Amino acid sequence: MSKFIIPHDFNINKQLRAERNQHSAFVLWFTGLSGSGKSTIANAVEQVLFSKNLQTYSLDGDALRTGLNADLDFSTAARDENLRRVAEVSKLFTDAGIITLAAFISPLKSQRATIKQIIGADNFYEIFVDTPVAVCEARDVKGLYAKARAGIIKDFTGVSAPYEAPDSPDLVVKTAELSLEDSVEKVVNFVMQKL
Ligand SMILES: Nc1ncnc2c1ncn2[C@@H]1O[C@H](COP(=O)(O)OS(=O)(=O)O)[C@@H](OP(=O)(O)O)[C@H]1O
Ligand SMILES: Nc1ncnc2c1ncn2[C@@H]1O[C@H](COP(=O)(O)OP(=O)(O)O)[C@@H](O)[C@H]1O
Repeated sequence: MSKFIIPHDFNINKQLRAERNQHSAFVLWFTGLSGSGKSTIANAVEQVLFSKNLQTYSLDGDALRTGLNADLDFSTAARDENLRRVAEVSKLFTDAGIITLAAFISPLKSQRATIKQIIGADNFYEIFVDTPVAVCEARDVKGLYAKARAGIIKDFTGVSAPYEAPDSPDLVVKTAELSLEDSVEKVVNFVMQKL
């Protein structure tokens, strides 16, 4: 970053937005394998929060990769950049007073440490959607595991690229053991304690 960039101090800040919204804002960061349930849970949790008149927005891997991050593939360097950008966007959303639900595989511990550092530890909750690869593969929602096994997709997380489970996530959701309703309830209960 150039040392000649000096940010302007804006008077309408996160605190004022929180007072107007009557709730704080933070990022719920869902990490887990493809097909683990990140998007499904985030979507359902957002619906519940929205119905409670909370300010929310969802950011999702597939959606951002067709727009802002359309130039990035699935190499480690490109995933690093994908996640760095999403973390910066998430930070802007929380500054805007919005509870932000981010659903990204975010496979490496180093990536998630960077995300937490960008967003700020006080505004970041890591939710591990802990679903075994065998279960994700049996679901194969988008047919991607079959393509990865066939070698059609390279560097596929859980098959031919690594996934490092979080050491101390703020919340764990085991979707192979919990129904969708119970998974959503677990996250919503967590969020309601943080408002
Ligand atoms: N090689 C490879 N590995 C993993 N995933 C792949 C790959 N190629 C395409 N896809 C599709 O891209 C979605 C994951 O994008 P993310 O931005 O969440 O990935 S990452 O956090 O940068 O690792 C992921 O979406 P989800 O299934 O919702 O996780 C896949 O649909
Ligand atoms: N407890 C659960 N929580 C979330 N999804 C579940 C659960 N049980 C089964 N599923 C199914 O698993 C799939 C998860 O897909 P998706 O949400 O697209 O995963 P991801 O966003 O992690 O790639 C969906 O078909 C969903 O219906």
